[in-house]
Amino acid sequence: MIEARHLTKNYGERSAVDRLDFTVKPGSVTGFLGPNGAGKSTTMRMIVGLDTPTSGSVTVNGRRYTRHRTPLQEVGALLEARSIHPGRSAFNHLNALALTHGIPRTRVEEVIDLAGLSSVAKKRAGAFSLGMGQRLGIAAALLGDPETVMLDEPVNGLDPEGVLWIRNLLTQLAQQGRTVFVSSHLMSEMALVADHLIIVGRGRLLADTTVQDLVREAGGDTVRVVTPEPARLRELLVGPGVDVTGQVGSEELQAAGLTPHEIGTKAAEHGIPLFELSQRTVSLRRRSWS
Ligand SMILES: Nc1ncnc2c1ncn2[C@@H]1O[C@H](COP(=O)(O)OP(=O)(O)OP(=O)(O)O)[C@@H](O)[C@H]1O
Repeated sequence: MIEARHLTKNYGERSAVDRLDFTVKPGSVTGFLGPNGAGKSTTMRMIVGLDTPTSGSVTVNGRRYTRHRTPLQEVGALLEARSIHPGRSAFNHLNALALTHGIPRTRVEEVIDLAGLSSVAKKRAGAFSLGMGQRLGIAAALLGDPETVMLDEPVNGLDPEGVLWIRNLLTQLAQQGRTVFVSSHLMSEMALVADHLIIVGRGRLLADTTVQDLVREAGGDTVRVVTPEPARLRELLVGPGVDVTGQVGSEELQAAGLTPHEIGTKAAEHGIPLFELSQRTVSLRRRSWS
């Protein structure tokens, strides 16, 4: 569980994070979404104590990160994938981390396998592609078998296979009951992996919602109906919780609050012909700030 309360970070006059309040709960994937410069990385750095809030606070499992005795076992974070000694092999990098945190060597081997790095584990990390470096960063984040996993733009630089791997991994981690917090500037990516969304812009909280609710609010789940008798059908359909709109002179109606099945049945009961009856769901897939 991550809890931010009035979390604020100013750099001089500029507010990178502005009074953010949010809670990231265990058992689901929470997407942290916003355009470049919205304050996502700064927020994540404050979560793991790499930056100090100007005001407000953020805790992980009820305590500030730096107050945890075994922070690596509490929160696994991928912030800057390239922060690896280039001359060290992937195995040695992970093993050094493990040795300094009381983590057994068997766990190093486990995460190398889990991150798909077995064939390159002995190679210098400096020669890794961006995608391999990203996998190594994720292996390091998972090393302590942490309850909370936080990844900053993890799909950056990954090939399609890697992207798919990340999606499955995030879902699995959430299914295991962990808190999964993952940032992206791509709505399309978040729509595929996140259950919950925290959306920020210019350091401020814009929305704290589920993907489902966001789609609904964006006008999703309406039904398009085409009939030669739109006025009569509209009168039959409208009621509490049902909204039917259409333009004068047009045979087309947009109905919200009813299923195509309910509309079709009502039309049939009153002998109203239908030329088209289709569910329209708004997709978030095309939205991005990139
Ligand atoms: N150390 C710093 N000194 C001054 N300004 C900073 C510093 N770090 C971040 N900023 C500024 O704070 C704002 C938020 O940056 P941040 O990196 O947190 O955003 P972001 O949402 O993670 O975007 P990106 O995906 O581009 O990293 C930006 O305007 C950035 O220029």
